[in-house]
Amino acid sequence: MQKTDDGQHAHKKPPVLEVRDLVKNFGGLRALNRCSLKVAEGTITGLIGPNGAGKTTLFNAITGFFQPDSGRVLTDGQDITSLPPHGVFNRGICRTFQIPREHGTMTVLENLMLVVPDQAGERFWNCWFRPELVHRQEREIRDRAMEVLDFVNLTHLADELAGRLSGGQKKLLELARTLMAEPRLVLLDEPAAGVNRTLMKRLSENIEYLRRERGITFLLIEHDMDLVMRLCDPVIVMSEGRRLMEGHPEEVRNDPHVLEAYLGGQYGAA
Ligand SMILES: Nc1ncnc2c1ncn2[C@@H]1O[C@H](COP(=O)(O)OP(=O)(O)OP(=O)(O)O)[C@@H](O)[C@H]1O
Repeated sequence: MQKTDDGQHAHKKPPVLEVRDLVKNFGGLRALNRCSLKVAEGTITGLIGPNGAGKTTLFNAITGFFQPDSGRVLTDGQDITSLPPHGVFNRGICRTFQIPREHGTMTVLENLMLVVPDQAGERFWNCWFRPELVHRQEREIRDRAMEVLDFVNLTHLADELAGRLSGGQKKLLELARTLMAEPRLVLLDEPAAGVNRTLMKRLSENIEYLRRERGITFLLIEHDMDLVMRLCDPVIVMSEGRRLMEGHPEEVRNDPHVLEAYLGGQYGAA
């Protein structure tokens, strides 16, 4: 228990995300091996580790894409382990994928407008009986989508088919899609992969801005160590399905166990 300014005891706020003893097996392979970690509100937490350490599997277990074999996932102290992906999304936890999942035959703007849950237009009786409500909501969603596009500098591509964007632009679109949902926690899977330096700079500035100005918390998997060292604090290192260590970027960089984990996995950390 923490003491408040007036000397009263107050309960410590639970972390925005907590993973307790998660286990996930794929046949004989244990991808998550009693993995436990916490993500504090308002941080940009980095998640690094050699290939196959279980990072993406952890994201899948947190966001309801895989059910873990055991263990728990909590947000603000509440159990969300058995929620399906849309249930986790409705709790304000959004994610992007290593390989962007845009709808290639729809425009950039339409991709964003799709994200908002519970659109009145989706219920067919609203279209028949309350068309003015549907139109108003659609206008509001469109305005919001244009604002988000402006934020990620994709306004000039609003009417372009999403499938025609460059790799870096698709990553920005992924971030934009999460922002449409007004998330509390965003999980980013390798945001820098395949992104050129200029777009990468913009992406990391956007992430920093969203944390500072909107209080959004980020957990991001990344192999680009320059980016992790610049953007993330703390950094959590995963190895063989569990948390190996956690610390400030400098601590992690200089920890011999981390180097060993990477060399053991035959991949360099940089
Ligand atoms: N759907 C699946 N079916 C079978 N095995 C899987 C599946 N998903 C992941 N694995 C295995 O689980 C282990 C952890 O994989 P995961 O993708 O989570 O690692 P990672 O740390 O994200 O790696 P990378 O940095 O290469 O993306 C790997 O051995 C992988 O082959």
